Amino acid sequence: MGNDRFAIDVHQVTKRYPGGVTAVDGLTLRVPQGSVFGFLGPNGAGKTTTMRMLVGLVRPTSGRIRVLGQPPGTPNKLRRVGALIESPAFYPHLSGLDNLRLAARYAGAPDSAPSRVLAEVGLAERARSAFRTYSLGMKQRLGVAAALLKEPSLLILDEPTNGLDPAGVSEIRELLRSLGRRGRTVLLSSHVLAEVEQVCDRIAVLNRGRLVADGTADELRAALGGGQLLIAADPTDKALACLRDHRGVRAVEAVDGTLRVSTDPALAADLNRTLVEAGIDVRELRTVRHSLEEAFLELTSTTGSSG
Ligand SMILES: Nc1ncnc2c1ncn2[C@@H]1O[C@H](COP(=O)(O)OP(=O)(O)OP(=O)(O)O)[C@@H](O)[C@H]1O
Repeated sequence: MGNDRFAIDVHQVTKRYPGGVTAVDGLTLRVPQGSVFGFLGPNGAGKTTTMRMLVGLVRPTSGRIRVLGQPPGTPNKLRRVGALIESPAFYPHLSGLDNLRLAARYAGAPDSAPSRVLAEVGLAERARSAFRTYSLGMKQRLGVAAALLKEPSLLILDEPTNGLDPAGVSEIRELLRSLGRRGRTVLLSSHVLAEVEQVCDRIAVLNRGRLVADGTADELRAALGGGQLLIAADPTDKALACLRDHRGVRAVEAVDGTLRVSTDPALAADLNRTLVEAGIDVRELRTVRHSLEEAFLELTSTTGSSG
């Protein structure tokens, strides 16, 4: 069932840690070859766990994973996967170049690799400075450089902009764009929508271990960002059923006695008329337009006391 169009193919994967936390819950995800794919979700959503499963550091409790057509951790394929998952350990007193020389030896990469990747991440000029003198953004770029040593066709980066100031963030963003332009597949996680929106071809949104949305930024915007109508009507049940049947309504749910209707806000008058004609009393009708950011926050705001 392996499909070569997908660099990553995750099917119905669940990861339950000993102790009972379900970090990933029935996740199905396909990352097309050559795409820059954003893996978006708040802290604790299960992004790191998923990435660790992709490189074989953690075993799924159930489900099936293929990375470059093989189960995770298959040695000859592992050579083609570069990952930056936990902050890599570099020696503070060694230069960036010397750190990468050590890493290259460890990874079995050629002697020419360190200079090549330093140029690729824009650190050539600081190659001989001690790691401890690097800015956070430069440290992070060195981490990406280390992941590039084996000339991977798939690059997996966990929150590469975490903790960076805006200048650092835009440096990494530029770097990711340029990596994507070279035909590699990049899977990038972040909890900041704006970041993935600007560099990624596709975005998957994860919340509490589950996939809650998946598509291009435009598709997500169309699916989520259009807007909502908030309607208070009596009787609520009847209004709910009536709205559900309306062709312009994508989804409707009752929250604390108010109906949240996902629809084009331009349909407000039409929906109002439909309800009134069905003998329903409309007490309030309000339009809420969502930015993609708001839609993302709403999608990922569901918290609960139990998993
Ligand atoms: N080794 C572990 N043992 C037990 N629970 C774990 C372990 N690693 C992660 N978890 C739990 O699994 C859930 C998902 O964590 P994970 O690190 O995968 O999320 P994340 O989306 O990467 O979040 P963050 O952005 O905070 O890293 C969390 O509730 C976390 O506490």
